[in-house]
Amino acid sequence: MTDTLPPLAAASRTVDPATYDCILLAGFGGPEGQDDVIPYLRNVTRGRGVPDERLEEVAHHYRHFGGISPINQQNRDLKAALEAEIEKRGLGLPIYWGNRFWEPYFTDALKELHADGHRRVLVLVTTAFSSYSGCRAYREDLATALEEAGLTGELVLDKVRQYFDHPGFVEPNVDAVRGGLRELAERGDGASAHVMFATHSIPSSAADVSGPREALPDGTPVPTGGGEEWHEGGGWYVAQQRAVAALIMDRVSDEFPDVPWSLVFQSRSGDPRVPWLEPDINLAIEALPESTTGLVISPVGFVSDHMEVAWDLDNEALETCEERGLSAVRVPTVGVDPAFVAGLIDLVEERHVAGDGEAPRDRVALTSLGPWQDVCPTDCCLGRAAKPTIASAE
Ligand SMILES: CC1=C(CCC(=O)O)c2cc3nc(cc4[nH]c(cc5[nH]c(cc1n2)c(C)c5CCC(=O)O)c(CCC(=O)O)c4C)C(CCC(=O)O)=C3C
Ligand SMILES: [Fe+2]
Repeated sequence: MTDTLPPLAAASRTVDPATYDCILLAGFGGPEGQDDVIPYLRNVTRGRGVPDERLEEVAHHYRHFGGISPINQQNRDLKAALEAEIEKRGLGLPIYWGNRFWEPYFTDALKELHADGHRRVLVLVTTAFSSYSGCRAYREDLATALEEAGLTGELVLDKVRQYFDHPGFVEPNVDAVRGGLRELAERGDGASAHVMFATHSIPSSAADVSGPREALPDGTPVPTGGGEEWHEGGGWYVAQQRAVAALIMDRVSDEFPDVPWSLVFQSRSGDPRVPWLEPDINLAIEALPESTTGLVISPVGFVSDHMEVAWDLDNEALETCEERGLSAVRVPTVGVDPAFVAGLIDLVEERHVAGDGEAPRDRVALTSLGPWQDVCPTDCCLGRAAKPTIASAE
């Protein structure tokens, strides 16, 4: 016996369940009117040197919809659905909502829940996969908000694990892809269908350092690129999405066997000379074989049909399909699907010890990569100078 845990075990450790007194739903945030658009985009790109022409281009996407991103209303709806599920289970945990980049900001939410007398907070983040943007950035921004609210040391902030392969996330995506393939068949365009799983492109360097630097508990090595069958580079970020996509295709194969699929990327920004994950969805659509009769697009990288879906997929990608005369269906994200809502509360119940002394729920996962770590190692998704975070191993 050694007195220190090997890094492998520390990285993958399941923390002891504990009692929490409220939940914080942590969202991205979006503008809710024309006057919000530029201040919002400045918030999102703060300190990143995103060129003005890119801001203008993105502003135009929002302007087209009256300056309103659907994301805040989607998170209000998700919060209401989670409240109903908590009520149904008699869990008695109130839910607060805060965003990284728009009102209500994390700082507002932390002040509010503290003023209401809460001290132990379990955070639910609106992203399923591991990356700087999808996990660590939320943890850093919550640590900063804690400081800004003057509540450091007053509040415990723990976070539910990334849930890409939890049944609550996978099942609605299976139903959606199945629905899309059925729709193509009904149109008579299903003879030679293809499924594209779309996710946010990120810089390749960020993808390479996504997730922990150590192998998984079962020995699965860190995916660094180079040859293994189950990934093609891109770190855990790509590996998780490929694993989920393969699982979804396996699940629909009873009705739709041998449908080819690919993982594609959208919404890249930044300096064009810096490599980001490829292929871009539009180029991938153009490169589909002539024989393809129909395309299903599943925005598996997102949890709601927000602006990146409404613009980059429904506007741009579907237009690319139209240009080449390809029949296409963009299927929904998990949104407020009852299975997703229930799944998020299952994740809470993995961590939360209720007053009735009932044992915490088992940790479940549908791919060999999961169940993902409850607590991130200190260098998880770290590709730049370290900032304080919540929910990481000390
Ligand atoms: C991985 C990932 C997710 C998924 C995980 C998650 O959901 O968190 C995500 C979600 C979202 N991204 C969103 C919006 C934006 N993302 C931007 C910029 C960027 N995203 C990045 C990555 C991700 N982004 C990256 C590497 C950048 C480059 C610059 C930077 O490192 O900052 C920019 C700036 C302009 C531009 O460069 O395009 C905007 C406006 C919205 C809101 C949509 C709405 O309003 O409905 C959502 C949900
Ligand atoms: Fe983004």
